[in-house]
Amino acid sequence: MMSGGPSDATHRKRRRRRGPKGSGVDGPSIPRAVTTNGAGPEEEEVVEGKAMELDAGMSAAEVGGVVGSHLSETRFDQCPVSPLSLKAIKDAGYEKMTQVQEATLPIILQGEDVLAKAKTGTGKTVAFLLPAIELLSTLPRSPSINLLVICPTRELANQVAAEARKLLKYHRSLGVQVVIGGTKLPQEQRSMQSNPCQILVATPGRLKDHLENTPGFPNRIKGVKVLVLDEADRLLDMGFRRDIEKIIAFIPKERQTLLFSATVPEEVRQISHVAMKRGYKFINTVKEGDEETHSQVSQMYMVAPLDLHFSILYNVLKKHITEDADYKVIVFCTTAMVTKLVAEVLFQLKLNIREIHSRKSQSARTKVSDEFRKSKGLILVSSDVSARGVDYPDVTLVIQVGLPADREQYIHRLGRTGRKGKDGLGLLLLAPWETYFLNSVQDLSVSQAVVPTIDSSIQTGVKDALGRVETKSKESAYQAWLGYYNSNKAISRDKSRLVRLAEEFSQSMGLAIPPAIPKLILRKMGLNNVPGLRSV
Ligand SMILES: Nc1ncnc2c1ncn2[C@@H]1O[C@H](COP(=O)(O)OP(=O)(O)OP(=O)(O)O)[C@@H](O)[C@H]1O
Repeated sequence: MMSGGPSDATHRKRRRRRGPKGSGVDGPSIPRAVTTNGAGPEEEEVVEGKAMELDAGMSAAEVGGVVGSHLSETRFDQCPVSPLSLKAIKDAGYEKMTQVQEATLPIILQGEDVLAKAKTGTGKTVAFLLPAIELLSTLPRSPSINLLVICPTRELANQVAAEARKLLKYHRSLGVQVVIGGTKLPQEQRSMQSNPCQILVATPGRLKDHLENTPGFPNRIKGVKVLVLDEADRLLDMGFRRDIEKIIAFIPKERQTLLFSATVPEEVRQISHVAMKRGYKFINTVKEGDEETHSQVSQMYMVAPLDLHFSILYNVLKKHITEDADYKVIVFCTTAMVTKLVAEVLFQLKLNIREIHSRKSQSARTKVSDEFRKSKGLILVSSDVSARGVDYPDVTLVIQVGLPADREQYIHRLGRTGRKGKDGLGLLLLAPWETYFLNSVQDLSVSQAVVPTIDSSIQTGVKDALGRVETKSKESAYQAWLGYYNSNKAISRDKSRLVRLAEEFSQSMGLAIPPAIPKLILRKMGLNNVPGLRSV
């Protein structure tokens, strides 16, 4: 077991394990479950035992275990958990606790604020729900909300609520409700009034709506005893931070706060006081020197000019489908409209695809998400709405096309495969000018794969498919692509280069000239009067 005082975690030299970059795994095939870091399991440090909880605040508690195993040796029935919860846990098929559950349960039950970091797919949801439910079950019945869970996406909120319902199976006096954007506010208001639940799972925007527009809601939320920020780093980054601060202002200070994520960058530790008491515990179940990604997931990257990306994507998918009849793939794209375009191209290529992103109606998103959860033999083309938290079992391959927003997003997207200790594959497809991103993941075992030879039938197939996709979709994708890369500091610094790259993207869709963009949008992007861009 490793231990250390406050400075230990930061000062101890990290044992970086680099992949054999440029090893050039041959052909388009992505080898399955290969340990790409060159370190055999015998080189891993096997750390026995339970979590060691250290100092408050900036300290780290680290636990380890058998490599690749997300489960601990502790059974739920060995813990101080109520018989009602135990019965539900048994029905759910859980017997042993995962590492993060074992590490955090006693500390949360003691009433501490906890910031917890644990790899993707290792049961963080149960880790915060179970002790919170234990606490709630001791409270007198009231119409107050006692547990508030905030999630960055609607899919994740629905999933957290589903897990809560499993655990509440025998707690007849406790209920859960979800409030998310994209659904009818009055409907949510009515159901809250007719059946006030003690547990509320919400996305930030909709929660703010209720605080401002639902009579009695601010009072109900004053009953919050436990606040959970799921995917804490995402919720505390600049995109959500102001909403979260506003929401927290409505919640009593005397509460317990739990922040969970697979990634906790240093900045998040520094600003976690936004939500947590001084003296909170930081529980890190990713042991020192270990990677934040799973060793049983093979990570590859491929570098090729943009005009080959559709063909490479098609080629890799076809090969994967041939090799694995139970294939289940997620293709992540940079923006909603680029996602739509890629989905349309792959659909034209007769692949079995579904599409999910923020421009789809919530009912369509829920339908696709439910279908993908249950299915095999399916490819989900997705924007970052599926990047975090969503638990689709048995995903065989995750492909990321173009730059991920940052290192954290790369890790979370990859984490849709290799869940619960299973094998998985990841491929990052970059253009040559995007390879600077690899610096930010150099401590992860990401190996270079050789670009496959694209035969003429693939090329022709892709060209024909692109020809059948509506021009409107291409125009929207071009505009979205430009917006996405323009918001990337490293790329937007040189505007004429940005315009050139956008033109390459436009050509890769088979367009002879880049589409014109409404003046207002160009102005919003700060790109008006940039030579090479056409406006309408
Ligand atoms: N003790 C357990 N034993 C077996 N399965 C479990 C256990 N706890 C949770 N699970 C299951 O493990 C899966 C992954 O859990 P969960 O989605 O909470 O992971 P996560 O760590 O939050 O992942 P992410 O970082 O991607 O959000 C779920 O299907 C969940 O039902």
